[in-house]
Order: sequence, then C-alpha cells, then structure tokens
Amino acid sequence: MQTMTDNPMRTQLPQVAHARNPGMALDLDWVAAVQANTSAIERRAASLPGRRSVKKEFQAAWLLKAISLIDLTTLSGDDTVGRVQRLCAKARQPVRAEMLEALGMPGLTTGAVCVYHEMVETAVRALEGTNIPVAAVSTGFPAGLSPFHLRIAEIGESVKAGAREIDIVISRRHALTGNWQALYGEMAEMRAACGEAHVKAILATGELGSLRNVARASLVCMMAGADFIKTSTGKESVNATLPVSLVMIRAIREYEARTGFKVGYKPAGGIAKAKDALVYLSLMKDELGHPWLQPDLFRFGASSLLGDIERQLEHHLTGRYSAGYRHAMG
Ligand SMILES: O=C[C@H](O)COP(=O)(O)O
Repeated sequence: MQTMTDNPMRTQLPQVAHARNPGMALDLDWVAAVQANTSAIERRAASLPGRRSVKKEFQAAWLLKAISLIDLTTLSGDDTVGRVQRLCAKARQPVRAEMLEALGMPGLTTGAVCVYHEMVETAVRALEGTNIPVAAVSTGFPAGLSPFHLRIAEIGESVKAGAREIDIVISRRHALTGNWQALYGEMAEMRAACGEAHVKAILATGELGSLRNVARASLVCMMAGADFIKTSTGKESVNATLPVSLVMIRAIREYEARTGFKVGYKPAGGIAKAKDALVYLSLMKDELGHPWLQPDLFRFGASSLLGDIERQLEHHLTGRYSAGYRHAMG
C-alpha cells in the first residue's frame, strides 16, 4: 500500500473534467460473471485501518482535502429551515476563518450539502453566491418503496427546486432476487429524469445480502448511467464499510477499464471520525488513483464527520482539543 506522503492541497494535479458516464446496454453475461471473494476482501479490508498511511506532517492537508469532499448532510424528520441554514453556513465556511488562514486554505468549502426535497430551496438560497451544489435524496428515500411514478416525479421536483445532484435509492428487492433487468430499467429511468443533474445510486449495501450482490448491483447501476454509486442511506442497520467499499471501488475500476468512463464513489453513513476519513482517502488513492480524490468523483456522505475533522485541525494548530459540542453542525 502506498502512503500519503504528499500534501494533497499543494500537489494537486490539474483537474481534468471527465466525460459523464452515458451508460450502456445491459450486459447480463458480464453481470453473471461478477464474483466477490468475501474472505479475501474481508482480510484486505481488516488490514487497512491499522496501517499508518498518512505522514504526520501531511495530516492536516489530507484533512482539509477530506472537508472538500464532504456532502454535508442532514436527513432528519425534525429538520427545520433554521437547521438547514446553519448547515449551509458551515458548508460555506467549514472551519473557523482564522484556522483556514493559518492552514493556507481560505475559501475552502465542503463538496455539497445533502438534504430532503423539502429543504432544497432553503439550501439553494443559503448557498447563493457559492458554487456548492445541493444534493437531494429522492425516490422515496430511504426505503424507495413509494409508487414508481411518484419516485420519478420527486426527482423532477427536486431538480426544479434547484438540486444539482440527486441521490436515488434502488429497489433492494431487484438485487435480492437477481432481477437485473428491472434494476437496470429503474435506474435508467431515474437517470433520465435527472436531466443535467448528476445522479448518485444508493445501493443500501447493508440490505443486499452478499458482497456479490453489491458487486452486481454496482455494475448494473453504472451500465444504466449512474454518475456515482453510493453505499448507504445512513438509515440501514449497517452502512458504509471497508469490505463493501473495496467491492464497489473495484467495480468502478472494472467499468472504467471496459468502457473508458469514470464513475464516482460515495461511502455514506457512520463515517464520523477524521481517522476513518483518512483510511478512505488512502484506499481511493491506492485503488483508483488521484482522479478519485476530487469532488467530481468522490464524496463522503456524512452528518458529523466535519466536527471531528475540525477538532483534529484545531489540535494540529494549538496542541489542544476543544469539546465536541463546540462543533455542532446544524
Ligand atoms: O448520506 C449521508 C448519510 O445519511 C449520513 O449518515 P451519518 O449521519 O451517519 O453521517
């Protein structure tokens, strides 16, 4: 495994805009050929957190990089306009101004803000004057069991309200029953309903039963034109994990090798610690390389990760930790 021995904010490669994945015809032979060696994947995943992958002097830079990749999220039944406005203020200025100055990164923002449809307009207004996109969770999130035409209509409503990214949920039952044609058809329609907005396909991997199903569902969603594949809604009992990430990342690699199109990756749910974020970044760098360390190809779906990163950065600058409550998100 490589170590992250560089400063990612200073040694950025020029960002080359990648062509949007147009999708392809469903190739059932390819889907059927996909396997996942669970014990090998679990062994490799278990070895990841223990490795010292980031040199201490570069840790702050990698944490700033992580901030730029967060979809800062609130997805609660008790979300209010005020909470979303505070969240957006945090997205605009994720860390205290004097800290960003001291770290040489004034103007740093999060990658996006992610909310329910009802809060899209509020978020769009609160982010005016920035280039921070609003992502809406759509299609009967989190279960995805509302009537299909309503799920499609919901996408249209969120796009109309100003969402530039749509996080859809797949019908888990299609993956669980191996009905890849149905999953492909659903995903392709959802992608079409998004228009210019980019679509992230949430697989809800904790409910797919096996890593092989995760690999196959990843592939089918990419074939149907997903711009990103995302692990979880954050509401399943098991959300983003490293084994699932390895499987999805390798599916992305294989898809690019065969089609030439890059698809993004978004682990989401339960990623709350700065050290976990660093493990994910080093995994992305190892398995897919630099392009997947940019916000157009990688995001963390996280509601509280930013607070812990801020605490670590404060420690880096002052040698002291502040209390967690000082870093409330919303
Ligand atoms: O997509 C994002 C997730 O819902 C956030 O999950 P989290 O609250 O566990 O960070």
